[in-house]
Amino acid sequence: MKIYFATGNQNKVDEAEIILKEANCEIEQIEIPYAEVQGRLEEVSAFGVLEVFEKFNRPVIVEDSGFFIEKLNDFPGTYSRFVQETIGNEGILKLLENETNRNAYFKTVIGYYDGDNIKLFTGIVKGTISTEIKDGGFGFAYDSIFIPEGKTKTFAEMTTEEKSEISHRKRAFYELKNYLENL
Ligand SMILES: O=c1nc[nH]c2c1ncn2[C@H]1C[C@H](O)[C@@H](COP(=O)(O)OP(=O)(O)OP(=O)(O)O)O1
Ligand SMILES: [Mg+2]
Repeated sequence: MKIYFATGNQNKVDEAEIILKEANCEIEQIEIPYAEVQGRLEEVSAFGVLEVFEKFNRPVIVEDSGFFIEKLNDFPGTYSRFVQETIGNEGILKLLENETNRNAYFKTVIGYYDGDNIKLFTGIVKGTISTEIKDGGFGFAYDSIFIPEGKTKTFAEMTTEEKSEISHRKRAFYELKNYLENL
């Protein structure tokens, strides 16, 4: 089975390929841009996949993800990319300096559309924010400050395979795979 994935983020494609490898799903990245509406991840993915399908006319997925910090009322959420590009991980650690509540989670929402109905597949992984940047050379963006629950390493200290065993993206893509297998 081939899945066309409209994204500008190669890291997402790399992880999706690992996640779906044993399900003999082939991922093909397509670079069709779409507007990311101001709203929840679900809305970004639902509107985005519609826009991409209009241009591509074949079953396609988009994926919107975000990083949510409990102490900051779920900031940065859908603005995660802008916040990563502006204040970055240093800025996040500064906002949480001497803070004991370090709970956070990643959320991924995949939007799938084949011309019939839009389907959304969600994955969440909870964890905490480290007190310092811990980068083992893996991962991307917020990975070097996020420690998934039950682990001691940040996502950036785990190989992509290790991260893809438990990540938000893994959980969302598995839901997608199960749906596509029963189409
Ligand atoms: O596993 C992850 N580990 C760490 N950080 C992550 C992850 N997944 C998304 N992120 C960050 C990247 C971006 O700063 C924002 C999501 O923005 P998001 O719009 O979903 O991704 P993007 O703009 O990079 O690619 P796309 O072309 O698919 O929209 O949160
Ligand atoms: Mg984006």
